[in-house]
Amino acid sequence: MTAIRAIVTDIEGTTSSISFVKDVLFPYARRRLPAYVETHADKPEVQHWLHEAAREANLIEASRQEVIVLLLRWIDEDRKSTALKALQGMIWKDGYEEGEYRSHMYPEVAARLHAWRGEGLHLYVYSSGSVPAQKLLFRYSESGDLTPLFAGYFDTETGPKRETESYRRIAEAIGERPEHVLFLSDVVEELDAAHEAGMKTGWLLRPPQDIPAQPRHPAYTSFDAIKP
Ligand SMILES: CSCCC(=O)C(=O)COP(=O)(O)O
Ligand SMILES: [Mg+2]
Repeated sequence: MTAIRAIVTDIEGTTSSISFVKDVLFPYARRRLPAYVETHADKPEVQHWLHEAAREANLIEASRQEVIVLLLRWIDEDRKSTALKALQGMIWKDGYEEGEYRSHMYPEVAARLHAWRGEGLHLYVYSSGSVPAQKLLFRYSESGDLTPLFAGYFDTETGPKRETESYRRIAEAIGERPEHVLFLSDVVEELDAAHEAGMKTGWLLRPPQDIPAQPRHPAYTSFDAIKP
C-alpha cells in the first residue's frame, strides 16, 4: 500500500458544519456587504474583486450598486465565485475579530489534525473559501488556533474543486506524487476529480447522513475513523 504523506482537507461539510457556513458566515457577509463595499471602495483590492465579479457576469460598465446586487444574489445562490469569496473573506475578518462568532469544528477534528501532524503528515486546506478566509476560520475556531498545523492553503485561484487539473496542480505545488496525498471532502464530485488526478480520497458523511452500501469512495462519519 502506498504511504500517505500529505492530507488535503475541504472545510464546509468536512472539518466544519454546512450550517456554520450557511447560517452564520453567509448571512453576516450578506448584511455587511453593501456598507463594506461603499466604505472600502477606494481600496485597490476591493476594486479589483468588484471588477472581477462584473467581468464574470459580463456586466459591461456596471455601477457599484449593480455589482452589489449581483454579489448579494450570488451569496443566496452559494455561487463559488473567486471574486465573491475574496470579498466575503474581507468582511468575515471583522466578525471574527469583533468576537461575533467562532468557526465550528466537528469535535474530533482538532485532536485528529494534531495527531496526524505528530505522525509527520503534512496538512493542507483546499476550499472554495478564499485563502485569507480559510486562515481566519482555522485561527478563530471553537477548538482554538489551528493554523500552526497547516503547511499551506489552496482556493479556487488554483482551479475549480470539481476539476481534475486542480488536484494535479496542488500535488505539484506541495511537491508530492498524487498517490501520496489523501483528499478529504463531503462532495463526491470533488472526490471524483481528486481520484482522477491519482490522489487517495476520503468521503466525509457526517451524521445524520448514512454511508451507502457501496460508496464510490472510502467513506467515514468522522476523522477518527480515517487511518492514513
Ligand atoms: C473558508 S470559509 C467559508 C467557506 C465557503 O465560503 C465555502 O464556499 C465553503 O466551500 P468548501 O469548498 O469548503 O466546501
Ligand atoms: Mg465541502
